[in-house]
Amino acid sequence: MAERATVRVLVASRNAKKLTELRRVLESAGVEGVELVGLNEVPEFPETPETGATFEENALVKARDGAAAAGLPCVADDSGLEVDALNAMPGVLSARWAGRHGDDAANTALVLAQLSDTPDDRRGAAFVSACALVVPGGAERVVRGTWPGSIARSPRGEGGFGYDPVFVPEGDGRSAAELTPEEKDAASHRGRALAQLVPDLAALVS
Ligand SMILES: O=P(O)(O)OP(=O)(O)OP(=O)(O)OC[C@H]1O[C@@H](n2cnc3c(O)ncnc32)[C@H](O)[C@@H]1O
Ligand SMILES: [Mg+2]
Repeated sequence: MAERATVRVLVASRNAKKLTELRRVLESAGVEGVELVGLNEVPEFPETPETGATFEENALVKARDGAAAAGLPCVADDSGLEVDALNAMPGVLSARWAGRHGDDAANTALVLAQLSDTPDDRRGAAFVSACALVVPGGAERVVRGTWPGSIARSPRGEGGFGYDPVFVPEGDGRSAAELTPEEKDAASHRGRALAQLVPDLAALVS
């Protein structure tokens, strides 16, 4: 029997916990013949600063950088938290809201402090993920997933990452950090965005 062709796809993220989610969602979508490759499996390359005005712009830049450097189709996510009472901030600044990139505890504490006077009925928020797929010399696609909810008064739960302990998705009142990984993937902004890319990934194989 002839060997089935395998397409290698780079999943480009420097955030280990986000990368785990990206890989988990793509793997559980079960696209046959796609092998996911991490940034640690390709030579290092210079990365453009994430200074775009939108999640979509940043996701495309990350995926273009990865595709051009590795010569592989590349998936990248740019995501963040939009808080109604903060006029949709931190938004694209979510990773560095308190000043230091990736300091989840400080970022979360700052959002809680900024909302300390905001009553329960005005604590609405949403997570947003833009996921881009770029094929070297070929197609580019960027899709968006959102996850509506509200901001809790204090952190709860140990799962997930980033703002998950203070984000309460619409539903049963648990924080995103209190959901199982499968529950988070099924509802999350990232899960919803990546689901839209599954047909494009499947098309790479045929
Ligand atoms: O750019 P890469 O390398 O992928 O990793 P990053 O951590 O810098 O990621 P972003 O630039 O997309 O910034 C997203 C920030 O938004 C927050 N965030 C995104 N998705 C989240 C999620 O599912 N749960 C909690 N916080 C999330 C988290 O604080 C991230 O640092
Ligand atoms: Mg980033």
